[in-house]
Amino acid sequence: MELHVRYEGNDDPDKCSARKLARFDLAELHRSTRATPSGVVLNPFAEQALSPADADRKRLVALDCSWETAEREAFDLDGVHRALPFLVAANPINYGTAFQLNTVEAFAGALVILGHREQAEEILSKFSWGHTFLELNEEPLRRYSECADSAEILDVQDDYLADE
Ligand SMILES: C[S@@+](CC[C@H](N)C(=O)[O-])C[C@H]1O[C@@H](n2cnc3c(N)ncnc32)[C@H](O)[C@@H]1O
Repeated sequence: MELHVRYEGNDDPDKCSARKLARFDLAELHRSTRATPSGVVLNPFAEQALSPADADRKRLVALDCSWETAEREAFDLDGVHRALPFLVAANPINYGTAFQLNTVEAFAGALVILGHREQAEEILSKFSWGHTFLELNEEPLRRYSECADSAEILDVQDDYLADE
């Protein structure tokens, strides 16, 4: 699966997970919306949840920016927009926070749901805490990857939201 990032560059560059992925040639950064190819846009405001029904797509696109500027209008990117279901961040900045993943976690969660677990492990391997993301989310990720469509994903997600 190709990984593309609309890179805003308004977050701390030393802590930016997208820049690190690009340094290892694991993702491509794009400095403008026009230059960003169309794909499955990982958008927390999207109406539809990502599900294995999206597995025929070839590209994932994330928007790497500060959470302070990640409002609905910032995601004006070409493609089909999908939100990730309940998953918990493992990165040191937002550890334990549900839904607010950093870029590598969002890609990794999407890759597992779409059946590309090895690629998810490869991108997370570049981060000391990376494997913790898969450990923390092991059960929901397995259950999401067994769903047929986004309606089933939302049913599974309800089990975790009830515990919040
Ligand atoms: C706001 S940026 C923050 C990136 C951070 N600066 C870093 O170093 O990785 C994280 C991006 O991951 C994707 N993302 C995170 N949580 C998501 C969710 N719950 N649903 C869909 N996409 C999500 C979105 O593309 C979002 O813009």
